[in-house]
Amino acid sequence: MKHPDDENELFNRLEADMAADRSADAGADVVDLDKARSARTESADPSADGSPDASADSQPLASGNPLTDASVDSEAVRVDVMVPTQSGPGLLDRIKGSKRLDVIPVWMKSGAEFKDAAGWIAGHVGHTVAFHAVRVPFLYAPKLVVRAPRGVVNTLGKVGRWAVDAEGEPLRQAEARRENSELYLKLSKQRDRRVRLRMLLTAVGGLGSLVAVLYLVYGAQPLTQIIAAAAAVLGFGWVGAPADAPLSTRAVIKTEVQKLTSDIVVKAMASIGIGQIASAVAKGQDGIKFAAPITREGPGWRADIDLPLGVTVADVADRRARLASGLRRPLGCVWPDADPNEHEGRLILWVGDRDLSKTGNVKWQLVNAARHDIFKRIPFGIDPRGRAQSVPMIQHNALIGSLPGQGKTSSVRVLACGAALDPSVELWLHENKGTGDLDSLECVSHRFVSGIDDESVKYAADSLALLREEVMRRAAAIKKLPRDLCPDKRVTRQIADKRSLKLWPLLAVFDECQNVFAHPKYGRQAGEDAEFIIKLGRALGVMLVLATQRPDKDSLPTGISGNVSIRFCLKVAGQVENDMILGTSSYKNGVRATQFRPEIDAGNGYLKGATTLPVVVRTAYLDDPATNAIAQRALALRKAEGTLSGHALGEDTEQAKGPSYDLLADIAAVVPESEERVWNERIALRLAELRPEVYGGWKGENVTSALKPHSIKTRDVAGTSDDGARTTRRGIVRADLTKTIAERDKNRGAA
Ligand SMILES: Nc1ncnc2c1ncn2[C@@H]1O[C@H](COP(=O)(O)OP(=O)(O)OP(=O)(O)O)[C@@H](O)[C@H]1O
Repeated sequence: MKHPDDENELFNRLEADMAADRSADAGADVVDLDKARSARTESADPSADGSPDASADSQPLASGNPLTDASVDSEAVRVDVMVPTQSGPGLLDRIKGSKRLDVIPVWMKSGAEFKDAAGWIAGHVGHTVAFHAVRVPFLYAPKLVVRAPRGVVNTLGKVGRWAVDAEGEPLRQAEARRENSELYLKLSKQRDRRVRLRMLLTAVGGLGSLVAVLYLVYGAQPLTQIIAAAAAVLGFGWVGAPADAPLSTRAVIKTEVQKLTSDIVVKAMASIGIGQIASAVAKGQDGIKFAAPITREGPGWRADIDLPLGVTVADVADRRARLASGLRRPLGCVWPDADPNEHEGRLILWVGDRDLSKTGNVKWQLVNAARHDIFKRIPFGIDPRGRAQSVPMIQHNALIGSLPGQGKTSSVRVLACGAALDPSVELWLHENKGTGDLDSLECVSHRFVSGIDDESVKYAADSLALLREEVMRRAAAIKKLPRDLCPDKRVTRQIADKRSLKLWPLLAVFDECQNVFAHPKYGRQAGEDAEFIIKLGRALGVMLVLATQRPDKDSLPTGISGNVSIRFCLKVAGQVENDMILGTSSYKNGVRATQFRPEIDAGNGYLKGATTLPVVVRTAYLDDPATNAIAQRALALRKAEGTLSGHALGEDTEQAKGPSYDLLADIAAVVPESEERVWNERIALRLAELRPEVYGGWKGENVTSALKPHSIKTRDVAGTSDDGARTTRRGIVRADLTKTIAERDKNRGAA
């Protein structure tokens, strides 16, 4: 195993420091031309990296350098000062910058992990006990009975040999053969003494045993007889067992996994087709450096590796299948990962004992929880290293995508159940596949639909229109809140709990949302509404969860895919779908959900936005009975707190009034053509007059943010205030408004 040698490094540094001092005294070194040329030739080695040093060859020579005159043959030579003038951070800085490892292992600090480990051990012991208990009457007892007579014979034989000192016989025979009469006589005398004593003891013991047996047979209580017989069968059966046939079989067979060693890793890394590593290994070097010893982490091995200069973790992630082959492990065991606290070339290679897809169903942490707080993260699943992964939901929108049957609905269920366990959350569930995957949660939903027909799609589109109105209502409501109650102008737990404000969290799920957004009649408006909600609803407690099996431009408007903050991508077919769900350039950066295997990897996907770096997660799995149980608990919570509403109460929830108001048209109506430029605060006042139920309480800022999704820019507009003063305030140009309306109408016409 290779480790960085700190002491050597320190020594080298000191030497470099001293050399630098010397060179400073003596002035700049004169560089030997031959050496410089040979260094240049060496750097032409194709295996050499393209580091800045190498490219320095082509740099112009520094004037005033003694080399300038010597290099008349115009060959470029190195101009670097040959000794470092600065030796990098000192010892103290390096100590300060070093990473401290945990004093107490994480599993001991985390209650959940500790409970998990303890539960696993208890399960293991329980299984072993049950396994053997079942076999005692049917297998172990009969075996002991059969082996007991042989055990009696073995025992008598051993006693007999002991009594006649059989173990000394070979020695005596050897001395007799060597005709060493003196030693032979000594040994014979010793044997006679021993045999006399042992015979006596054997006779006494035999007699005692006979008396005991006679007593047990004729005089003892039946219980004593049974115990004695059982003990005798157990004892003699045990002694009578052949050496190659143990009494019991193993309850658990350990899957022996080869230990991950540095040699295995070096060989595997050399085989994945990265030139720098392969050529270094061919020269007898390692190519990679180990930043820490290879250790056990969770159910696998972890190697912290520094890749060669210029090689990134994405380069390795691209070649994951080759790496798995090089390590001789299944693909689902090999997980190259970046270290967010280190440089781009630091690779954390985690090699699991078991394929992630063979982990079985991951238990959801909240499966038995009494309730949950939506302002905390919702447990989502585990990563390949077995660490729990969760998703923040409040102030976020989530987009989930994959090929059919890869686990979208299952992951949607986990998020919906997490929200359902908070009784303050209003749930709007739309499942536009029509298979009833979310039916269990209907009893707690404010709005609910399951279906693929036009009516169901319209219902979902109506929901988006209603949500858009709700976002606008909330924006005005939150604006009116006093600053001390709402300093950040966003919904907090405290605000959500004030029911009179009607600002409780609202989670709307649209499963198979492609059926809504790609609908010829309702799709376009639904897309615009969703985009509006995603952009403005976050801070106002309105969250969308969208799941699609068709992540393309028509079924998933770019305004949506570009603005969601949490992304979960299970198996997809290609780069385009990958980047639609995970964001532009994800594929290029090595975040590739194309690597998952169809069906085998159902439930495994890349989660982005919930952690610093994208992470592979196997989602927790909730089957129907588990989802039902959670829904019933959520229902009881809502009943107790009086938060059940809408569909769950059997009430006909309002249908969207359709475009009963149209913001752009309303603004056009209140800003006359003669008014080329107008302040937003004036628009707000006029809108409030026009439709107080929608725009009541609006200020200039509400107009600004409501116009943002329509790409109408707010700018400084000069004007005269009500008291006659000339001043500049935020406003719009009417021409921008009319242009946007014209474009929109044209697009609608085209649809
Ligand atoms: N987290 C998981 N753990 C284990 N198995 C899972 C997991 N998620 C999904 N599966 C398996 O994949 C199957 C399909 O899951 P699901 O219905 O969620 O897929 P989907 O992507 O929503 O499919 P469709 O696009 O057809 O609606 C499930 O029945 C289950 O067997």
